[in-house]
Amino acid sequence: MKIKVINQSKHPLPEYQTPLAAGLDLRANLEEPVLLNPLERKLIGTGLYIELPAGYEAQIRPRSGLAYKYGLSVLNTPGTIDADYRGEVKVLLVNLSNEPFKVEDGERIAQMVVTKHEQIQWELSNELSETERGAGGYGSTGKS
Ligand SMILES: O=c1ccn([C@H]2C[C@H](O)[C@@H](COP(=O)(O)OP(=O)(O)OP(=O)(O)O)O2)c(=O)[nH]1
Ligand SMILES: [Mg+2]
Repeated sequence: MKIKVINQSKHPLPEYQTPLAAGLDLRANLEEPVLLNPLERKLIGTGLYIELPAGYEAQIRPRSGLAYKYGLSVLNTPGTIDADYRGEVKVLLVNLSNEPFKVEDGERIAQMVVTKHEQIQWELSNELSETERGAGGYGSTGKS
């Protein structure tokens, strides 16, 4: 897959940290550290520009360690990178803790999962097929 990098020498390309990992960790590309105060959100650049093949998307997801230890999440998770997007891949970080969090340059702040997807075409219809579930939802099947 094609990737264009700003400051290529600065950070390694996003990597799978283990052989069967689904997510490539994304690093913050910053000129100086960024402070996220409690409940503050900021778009953090990665310095990466990617060209996904047609029929693929990339999802930007939080790292569970940062979420657990620091209350740090990705506000729009899972963020969607469209295959025709040519801008910089950015991460919308949000600090859901009571403490400020400092994002350092090169820190692995989120992960990106690349997946195949379909594009559907609508077929207008007055009737939908019947199912056991029907319109049930929001806990309709109970707890246990
Ligand atoms: O976490 C994200 C989410 C999106 N994007 C980029 C890639 C994506 O293809 C584009 C548009 O994202 P989205 O469709 O989620 O945003 P929108 O608010 O619907 O904007 P647009 O009107 O540009 O589609 O922004 C990112 O870099 N990071
Ligand atoms: Mg959109």
